[in-house]
Amino acid sequence: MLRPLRLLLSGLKTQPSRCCSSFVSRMRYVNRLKEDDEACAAALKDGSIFLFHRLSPLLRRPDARTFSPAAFTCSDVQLVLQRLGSDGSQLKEAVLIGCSEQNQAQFCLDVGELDQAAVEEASQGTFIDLRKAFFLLPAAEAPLVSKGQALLRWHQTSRFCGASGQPTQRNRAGSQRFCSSSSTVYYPKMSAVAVALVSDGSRCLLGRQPSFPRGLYSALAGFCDMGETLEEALCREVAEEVGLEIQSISYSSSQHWPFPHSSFMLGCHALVSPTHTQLSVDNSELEDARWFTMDEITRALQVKAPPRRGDPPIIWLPPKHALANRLIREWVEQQRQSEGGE
Ligand SMILES: NC(=O)C1=CN([C@@H]2O[C@H](COP(=O)(O)OP(=O)(O)OC[C@H]3O[C@@H](n4cnc5c(N)ncnc54)[C@H](O)[C@@H]3O)[C@@H](O)[C@H]2O)C=CC1
Repeated sequence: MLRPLRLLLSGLKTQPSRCCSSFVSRMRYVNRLKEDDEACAAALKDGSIFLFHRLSPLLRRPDARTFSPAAFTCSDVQLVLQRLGSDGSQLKEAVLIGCSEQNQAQFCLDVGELDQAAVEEASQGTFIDLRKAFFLLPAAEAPLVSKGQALLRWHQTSRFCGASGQPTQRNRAGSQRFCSSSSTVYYPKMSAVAVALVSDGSRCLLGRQPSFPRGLYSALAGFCDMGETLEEALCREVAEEVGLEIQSISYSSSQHWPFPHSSFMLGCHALVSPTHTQLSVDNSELEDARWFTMDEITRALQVKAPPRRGDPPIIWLPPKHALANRLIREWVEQQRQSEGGE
């Protein structure tokens, strides 16, 4: 059964009583910028811009251990572009990604047509592939670059109308594209993915695909089919992949996942009967799936980095930024609480 919405909202970090008005005004401001091209163009002049080069975000290292996405003012970016021989007109290609707590509109811009090393030198940062950058960034900043990259990618791959074949035009914020020939409005798309940490009450089930790095096990996941509910997708995926029937589902949380393209991950805990735990793994989907005890999971959570070549084989789990990691930690917490309550 899904948890009631009241409980979901109480899990959010914002505290409505204290910062409701500034949160509401920021959300309404961003919404207005999506609707109003002139207001958006004005906001860009005072906003902050995160640079990408062929979809890789520019990061800086404030100190030896920290990475951060570099935020530039509009005039900073103009200077960099001019220094590299560009007339600055590509600033119009910036896409709106949000608004900071300081009420500053935030944009992303891909400068992929400029020389990468020259931009890096002029901006004192490094473009890092998102697959690496996402995990180098603090948890609060990773979603910013993943959202930016997803939007930039969508624009780069949605230049033509599927109905008329004619070029589409974007609004200033980049929140939609329009085909004047077929009058079709296109919005950025995400694929819904259901991810479940399956438990039989005392153990949890993890699987691995052949493409995973050696020793990595994760929660079971699958794309939702058209017309399916989250619950139907979870029951189908678990039946298909490991041959089990889910008895109950409780919602945990969600996440935007940029790999390989934009997915909207919906994370749940799923329970199967402790008397029906025999696995029948579909090897066309999974290389392996197995039940893990609390001790095994606790040990795997302590592994801080993937094993290097030549290291003895060990089980390790998805990194902290992944929803699967959160589900595993929640399960450990639930187990501890129920052990403590016995
Ligand atoms: N953030 C997290 O904690 C986790 C994220 N994931 C992500 O969830 C996604 C789905 O996981 P898996 O099913 O294990 O991955 P998968 O990438 O192996 O996909 C399985 C199959 O789904 C089909 N497919 C691919 N893209 C699709 C789309 N956009 N819509 C519908 N069907 C599609 C293909 O036939 C593919 O072979 C992957 O992108 C994976 O990276 C998976 C587990 C945990």
